[in-house]
Amino acid sequence: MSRPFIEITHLRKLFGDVVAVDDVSLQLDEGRTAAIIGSSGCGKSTFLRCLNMLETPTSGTMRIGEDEVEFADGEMIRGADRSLNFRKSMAMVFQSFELFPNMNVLRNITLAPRLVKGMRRDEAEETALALLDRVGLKHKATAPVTELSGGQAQRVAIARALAMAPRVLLFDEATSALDPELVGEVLAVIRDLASEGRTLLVVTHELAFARDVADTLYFFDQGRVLESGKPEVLMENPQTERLASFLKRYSGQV
Ligand SMILES: Nc1ncnc2c1ncn2[C@@H]1O[C@H](COP(=O)(O)OP(=O)(O)OP(=O)(O)O)[C@@H](O)[C@H]1O
Repeated sequence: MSRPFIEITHLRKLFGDVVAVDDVSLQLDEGRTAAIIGSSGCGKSTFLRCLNMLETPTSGTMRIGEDEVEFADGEMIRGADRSLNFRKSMAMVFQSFELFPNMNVLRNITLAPRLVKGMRRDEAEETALALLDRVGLKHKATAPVTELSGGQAQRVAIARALAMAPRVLLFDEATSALDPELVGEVLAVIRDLASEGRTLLVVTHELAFARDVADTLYFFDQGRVLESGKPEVLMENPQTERLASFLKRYSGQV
């Protein structure tokens, strides 16, 4: 059997005495979606930030495709020559959008392709306009990002992530900062990406969405994966009291 596209093994991240991520292993095939759920502070964001190497893992291995990196004692001990490829495989969408406030929509999307990939301006703009069209915002290309609604800003952030042609998209609570009436438009875009066969890792509090869109669901608790498997199985038949009470607490939002 071929090995999975993404393989994370025994990942740990400590902040001093705080164990934020504790021996997490995760596998995901290309074109699939994994959703990560869990209470506030259970290590979901830190896990994604380790994957993206915004944080350096304390120990463990991470592989995407052929690019594998290994950490011990807070340092990379293997795969330094692969780490740039590894990092470039991923693009992240943040809870708070993180758009560049002093640029218009188009510039937000073309900046990285031009600077990092050396793409020509006309090519970068053509790609950006196509992506804006996909997220329903072509008409906002020249708008300052400060004039966008939260839902529009997040859709621009998704277009910006896609512009780097990543192999994997990471979503860190992409709808948590949005007014309830704007959540749906962003979830719809993520749903489309999943059904198009993109590889997605989605941290979310939207349980109904996670159930719908994810091939595999991971329930984090105190830095660990307490349960994982098919969303409908986990949600209908939680094996631990922790997941049962988490689902109960969040069921009002479903
Ligand atoms: N830079 C940091 N320095 C010290 N401790 C940190 C840092 N970042 C996260 N932590 C701690 O690591 C643990 C996990 O935090 P993390 O933000 O990953 O959780 P989370 O599940 O994403 O929470 P939320 O849903 O509230 O975003 C928490 O105890 C947090 O206080």
